[in-house]
Amino acid sequence: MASVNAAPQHLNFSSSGEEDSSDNSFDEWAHRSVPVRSPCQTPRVQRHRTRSITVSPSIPTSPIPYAAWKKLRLCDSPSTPKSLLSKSTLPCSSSKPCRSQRFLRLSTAFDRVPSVNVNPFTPETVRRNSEHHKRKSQRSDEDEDDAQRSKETQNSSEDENFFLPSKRPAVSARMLSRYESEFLELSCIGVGEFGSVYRCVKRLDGCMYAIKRSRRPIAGSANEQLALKEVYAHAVLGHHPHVVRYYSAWAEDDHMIIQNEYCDGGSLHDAITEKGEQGEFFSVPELRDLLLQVSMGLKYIHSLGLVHLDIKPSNIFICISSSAGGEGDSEEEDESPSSGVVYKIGDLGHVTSISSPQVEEGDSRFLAYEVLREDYTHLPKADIFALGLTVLLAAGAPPLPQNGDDWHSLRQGELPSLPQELPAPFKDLLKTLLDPDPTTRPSASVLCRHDVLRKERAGKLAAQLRKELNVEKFRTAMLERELKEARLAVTSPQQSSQPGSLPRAGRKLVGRSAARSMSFGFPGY
Ligand SMILES: Nc1ncnc2c1ncn2[C@@H]1O[C@H](COP(=O)(O)OP(=O)(O)OP(=O)(O)O)[C@@H](O)[C@H]1O
Ligand SMILES: [Mg+2]
Repeated sequence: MASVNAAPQHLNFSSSGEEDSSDNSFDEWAHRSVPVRSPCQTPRVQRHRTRSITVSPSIPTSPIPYAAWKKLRLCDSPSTPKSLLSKSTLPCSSSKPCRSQRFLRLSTAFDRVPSVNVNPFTPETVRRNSEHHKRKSQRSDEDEDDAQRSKETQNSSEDENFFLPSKRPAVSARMLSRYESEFLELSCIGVGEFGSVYRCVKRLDGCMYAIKRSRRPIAGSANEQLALKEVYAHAVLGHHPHVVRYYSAWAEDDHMIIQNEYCDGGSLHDAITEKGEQGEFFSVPELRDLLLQVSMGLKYIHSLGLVHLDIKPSNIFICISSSAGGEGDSEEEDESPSSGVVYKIGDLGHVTSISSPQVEEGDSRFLAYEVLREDYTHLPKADIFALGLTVLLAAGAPPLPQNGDDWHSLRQGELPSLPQELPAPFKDLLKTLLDPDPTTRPSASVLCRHDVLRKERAGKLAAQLRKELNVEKFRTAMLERELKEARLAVTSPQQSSQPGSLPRAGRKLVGRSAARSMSFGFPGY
């Protein structure tokens, strides 16, 4: 089996790479509705609440050992703990209203929602506190104990605690969760080996996102490497219509969280299962479209010197909404997909570089034989092999073996039995994708240009050419008729003066209808 030779890497997120959106999140906190909780949701809130963090100006303490805390460096983003802590400990010196002043609005909600912290340094809170203390000191004339407390308070008027609400909430763990403050979780949409994925709406922009959260704590584990790989890969792969779009990533509560584009059609695995339950499978045009689109995504990944290494139906996501196509960046991406859906490669947790691979094998059912033998000289072709098997599953192939004789026979170029007859050229193409010799398998780039996959495009082109040819024929016929009329006019000039007859001498005879002949809105052509 292949080994993991990852160089030691550590989580080090100095910034999430996203603009500050914390202000609005604060506002929403004050008025937040209770999030819809899905059955597969992990008990994050409880976990957060068990934390008891003492505010320190320099080093926030928590049950996470300081070394781990420092390693995670969660805190530099505007909406992550460090900034929140510093906001709660630093008074506003500027005359310009600062964020913590905006936080004021929460003070009215504070009465209703006790879980929201109140910044003790805002003018509003200071005023409220001093009024509170005044009332208390008035009462103190009648109550000896109160008098004593009031005295103590006055004596410590320079102490920052003077400003704190009488029932000072802890630096709530809830406040530490960027996930909870920025997103409203709607449902759990998938659970994989590495993480659970949630459909969330971002409070700030109101858009839907898929948020993947690692299932297990990541610090120091092999999961950390996987998590980092996925984030690194997403960050490098940027925008492509056939690769799931990445927005942000951060570590929280020792779990990696990745904010990705939400694909509203679920995974290809879901689609295959759904069809299978109704005794259906992908049609040949759908299969061609699937192969072409994923090849485009792979071509892009490979062109950046990377390989996916975990291509399979559950890692290909589907977008159904019309805007899903996004911007194209090459000749192939100009066209809208024939099936009306957009396939996107996701789950970049196994991505590695072609030139210096650190191979973490993907699903064994889709593993090319040479990768099993630790021959990494043709890694992009391992993606092609997995893509071939993916398309065969969509075509109705039975579930793939994880090992054994059937596993080996698939790697000797034998196609599994299918419930539908595929056209010979398409079947032959799929065979080449599974060729035991990786060098014989077509590259993603070749697949993108392959005639078998471009057939529909060629069909569209032929239809367009036919239409243009008809228009040209019509124009030629018109010109011939006019020429004939002109000749007639020359031979019998007296007819030209009669109404409805041919043009008078001196009038432009040939080509006078050029303007008209440029317009081709003729019905039937
Ligand atoms: N962006 C997304 N849009 C829609 N659904 C998604 C998205 N990302 C993930 N999912 C769903 O969640 C499932 C698990 O996601 P993903 O494959 O990223 O997790 P994983 O833990 O890395 O999986 P694996 O078991 O393959 O390692 C997917 O199969 C899919 O159903
Ligand atoms: Mg996956």
